Amino acid sequence: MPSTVHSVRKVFKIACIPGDGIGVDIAEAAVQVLRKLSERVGSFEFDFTTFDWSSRKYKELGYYIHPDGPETGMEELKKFDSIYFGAVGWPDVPDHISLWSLILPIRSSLSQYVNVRPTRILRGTSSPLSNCKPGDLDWIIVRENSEGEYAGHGGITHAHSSNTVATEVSVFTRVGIERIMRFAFKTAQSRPRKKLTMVTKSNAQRYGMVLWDKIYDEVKGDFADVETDKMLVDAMTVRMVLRPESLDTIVATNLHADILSDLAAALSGSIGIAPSSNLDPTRNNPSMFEPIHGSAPDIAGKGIANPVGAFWSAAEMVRWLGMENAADSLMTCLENVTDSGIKTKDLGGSSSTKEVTEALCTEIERMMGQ
Ligand SMILES: NC(=O)c1ccc[n+]([C@@H]2O[C@H](COP(=O)([O-])OP(=O)(O)OC[C@H]3O[C@@H](n4cnc5c(N)ncnc54)[C@H](O)[C@@H]3O)[C@@H](O)[C@H]2O)c1
Ligand SMILES: O=C(O)C[C@@H](O)C(=O)O
Ligand SMILES: [K+]
Ligand SMILES: [Mn+2]
Repeated sequence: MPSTVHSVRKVFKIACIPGDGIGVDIAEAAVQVLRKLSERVGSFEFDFTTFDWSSRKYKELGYYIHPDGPETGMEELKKFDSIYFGAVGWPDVPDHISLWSLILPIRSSLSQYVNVRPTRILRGTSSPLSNCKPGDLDWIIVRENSEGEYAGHGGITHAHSSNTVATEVSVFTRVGIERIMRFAFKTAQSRPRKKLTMVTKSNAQRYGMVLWDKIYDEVKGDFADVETDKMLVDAMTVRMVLRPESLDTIVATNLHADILSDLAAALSGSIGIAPSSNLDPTRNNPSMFEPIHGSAPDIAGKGIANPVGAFWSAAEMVRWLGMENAADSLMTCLENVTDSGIKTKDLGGSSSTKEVTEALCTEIERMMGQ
């Protein structure tokens, strides 16, 4: 009798946190695409658990992440292979409350100390820079994701007097700087151009940023094959606009990279295309994948949010989980869709979120037919 071979499909447990506004639309779209991808590839599947941690729930319950019970929400997240995140923030909750109650605690509690933010001009899209050709803008911004300006140190006193004092203290540590520098150098080394630009502001900020520069200089010695240069952050914005082709991998602090990555996305066509990976490179904790944009209250509920950054983030999650080929195929299908002109308004098209999502699912079926 011939023996029956049962192929074992690897199951990945994914926590999905859609959040607020267009985060909900694009997370739903990403789940649909990830399901289609796994169905066509056949060797893995995703087991999604959705967490309704949102500003609406906060207004109702007083918290974003479930704070008590036998297991807190944060402990629950640790059981997953990955986290897929939409966006957080809604006008009826102060932005610092929503950020510091949901996304920032996840990044820090799960040691996601790296935030990788690639951007490039996808096929069928164009840069607002008139003489920037597709190959001219292909960057990876490595954002420090655990300390710096986001350390959370500070306070306010005399709040109800005319002498109010507030501090917002940046914290830079040797450990924190060295690990992000090493990650950035390795990223640069893995790319064809082997080129790293380090962004700083050590002319005006004379302690934290000087330590940042010093550790960069030390780490550089271990990566002799990587070409390097150093930019003050203000001049960096000029270089990104006027000489995009001169850049490849970029490392910057939490706040600098937050700002530069929105600019990078806009220069490559739209804030709606750019992905981000919040990584714990030790793999002791799940990493988290989300587009760089926010909840976009101005277009929420209209069905026109660009889901491309969400799909690219999904591809990066698939890559992090070890399925490189599936991630590459997803990106090829995504660019086939943008190339065919099926794009949302922000990219100059007229398609809805749903139409782009359906087109990508159809393209996955066509390209990856079994
Ligand atoms: N990681 C996150 O969850 C995250 C990131 C950024 C902002 N936020 C929060 O989101 C809220 C809104 O912030 P904001 O307005 O500064 O930034 P935003 O990224 O939400 O929106 C900025 C502009 O870009 C447009 N835009 C953003 N994403 C788009 C998409 N996918 N398709 C088409 N257009 C898109 C918006 O319509 C808006 O005009 C705030 O509460 C903020 O704190 C959260
Ligand atoms: O400041 C942040 O990190 C929140 C948001 O702007 C982001 O880029 O994720
Ligand atoms: K987001
Ligand atoms: Mn941002």
